[in-house]
Amino acid sequence: MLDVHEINQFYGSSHTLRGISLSIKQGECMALLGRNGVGKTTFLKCLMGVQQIASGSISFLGQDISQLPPHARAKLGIAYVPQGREIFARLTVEENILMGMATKPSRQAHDIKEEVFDLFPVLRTMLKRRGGDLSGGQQQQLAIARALVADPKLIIFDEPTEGIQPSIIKDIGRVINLLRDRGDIAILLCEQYFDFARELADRFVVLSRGEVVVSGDRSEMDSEVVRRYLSV
Ligand SMILES: Nc1ncnc2c1ncn2[C@@H]1O[C@H](COP(=O)(O)OP(=O)(O)OP(=O)(O)O)[C@@H](O)[C@H]1O
Repeated sequence: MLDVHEINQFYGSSHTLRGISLSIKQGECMALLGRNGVGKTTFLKCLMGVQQIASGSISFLGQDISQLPPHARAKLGIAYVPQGREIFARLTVEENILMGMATKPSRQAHDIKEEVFDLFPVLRTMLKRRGGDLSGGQQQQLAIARALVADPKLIIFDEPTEGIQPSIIKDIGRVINLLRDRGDIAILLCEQYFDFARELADRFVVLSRGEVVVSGDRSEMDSEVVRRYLSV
């Protein structure tokens, strides 16, 4: 579904991503692991088209999307749950969710599907509250709901557990598991919290200084080696 081939990215003269390749299939959850500053968010921004790549290619559903702007990639079915959630603080929960449907034809853009509230019942009770008044964990759930209403084929999570209390981390893990079990969606889970990622991922890639240093199936995941790359 997603094929990334040898991408390089620079911030000015700083070579941030170095020849990264990976592929994700439908129905699969891939974990992208690495400590602070190794380039995970930059990589995700390149997938979304928010950052340009200097070389290499990104294909989605067989189409080269390397030069497409972010809104065109969203329309093709890539959804992004950003680090720090980026909720619209002054909009209501309902309005925030509707933002996720901006790429849909206008006649479909007013019905939030029930599945979202089945996954996150707390959002149903908070529809008229402002996004900025929600707790961090509730905002994270809202950010995931906003991504899901776009009916994505690939959903990208950027550190969804960061700063979230354990009970909500459990809820988020449950939802990611449910999505994976649905089988019609691909998931890229960017994380520093190894135990969370290990529970969910079918395959993993570890980045260090902008390069892939370890990758493989869950069964090949050598916890000690991966942890070494994650510890500071
Ligand atoms: N807009 C920018 N301009 C210049 N350098 C940047 C920019 N954004 C990130 N960087 C640098 O690029 C490197 C990779 O940052 P990135 O945010 O992708 O890392 P990360 O692995 O996602 O870390 P974190 O978990 O802290 O978000 C870091 O050295 C960072 O300082």
